[in-house]
Amino acid sequence: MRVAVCQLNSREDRDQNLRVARDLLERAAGAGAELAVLPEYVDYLGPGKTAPKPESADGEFAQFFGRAARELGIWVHAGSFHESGPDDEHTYNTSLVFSPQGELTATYRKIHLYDVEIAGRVSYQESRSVAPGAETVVAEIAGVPVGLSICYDLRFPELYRRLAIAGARVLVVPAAFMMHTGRDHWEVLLRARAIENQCYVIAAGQIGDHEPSRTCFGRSMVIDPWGTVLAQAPDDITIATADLDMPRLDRIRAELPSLANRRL
Ligand SMILES: NC(=O)CCC(=O)C(=O)O
Repeated sequence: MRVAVCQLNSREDRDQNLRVARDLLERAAGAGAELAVLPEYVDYLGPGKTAPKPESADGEFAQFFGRAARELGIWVHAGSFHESGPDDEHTYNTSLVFSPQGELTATYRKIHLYDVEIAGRVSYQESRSVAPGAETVVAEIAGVPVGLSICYDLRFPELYRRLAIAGARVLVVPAAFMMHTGRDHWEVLLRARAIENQCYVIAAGQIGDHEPSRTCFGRSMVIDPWGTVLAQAPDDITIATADLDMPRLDRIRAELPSLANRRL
């Protein structure tokens, strides 16, 4: 199964963000990818005060990516978008997955919200405007069980262990990881999740400056269950592809059965 990570620099112009996403999906399909994964907040990454009105999970955003999946004949994981939330003050940060027929086959709402204060570096309170999701999701993509997560979720290994126990063989991480934390933590955390859960990891990130206080790390990557980085995007708006080898995953799980040997 060939997969592509699509690395974007979403900003305030929603239509332009979607145009670039569509262009990258076309490149992914042209490169033979069966599944293309976009980053967190494909629709908008700009100041809160100019954010577009959130929409429902069957609104324009969903229709746009359902149509792209159908026209290109590939599975599309549409990163995440601002979904209407439980009240007027809060949205959900939501991922949608579309089949090559354009059907919405899975929905996941980010569980762990990015509330951090790193003096002089990062000040972010996601829970002020976003409500947390409550459900873990393993989606069937091209016959493969795929565990869904979003960005800051990456720091919570218990989520991924739960996904692996539920049968996930691939873990997907659309992200807008900060430059300040990304340069030290992004690859280490992704490789750890791959190794400890003996899963492929597909991680698509936002890259570059989005607003005065936010620069994203990029370095979208695909990692195998041994922890080897199979593909990494350069610091640009682009794609990277890799082939997932499921018999190799079975061999790793059989030879080093740490998932089967767990006692807790
Ligand atoms: N959008 C996010 O969840 C950011 C997470 C991040 O940068 C981190 O260090 O964790």
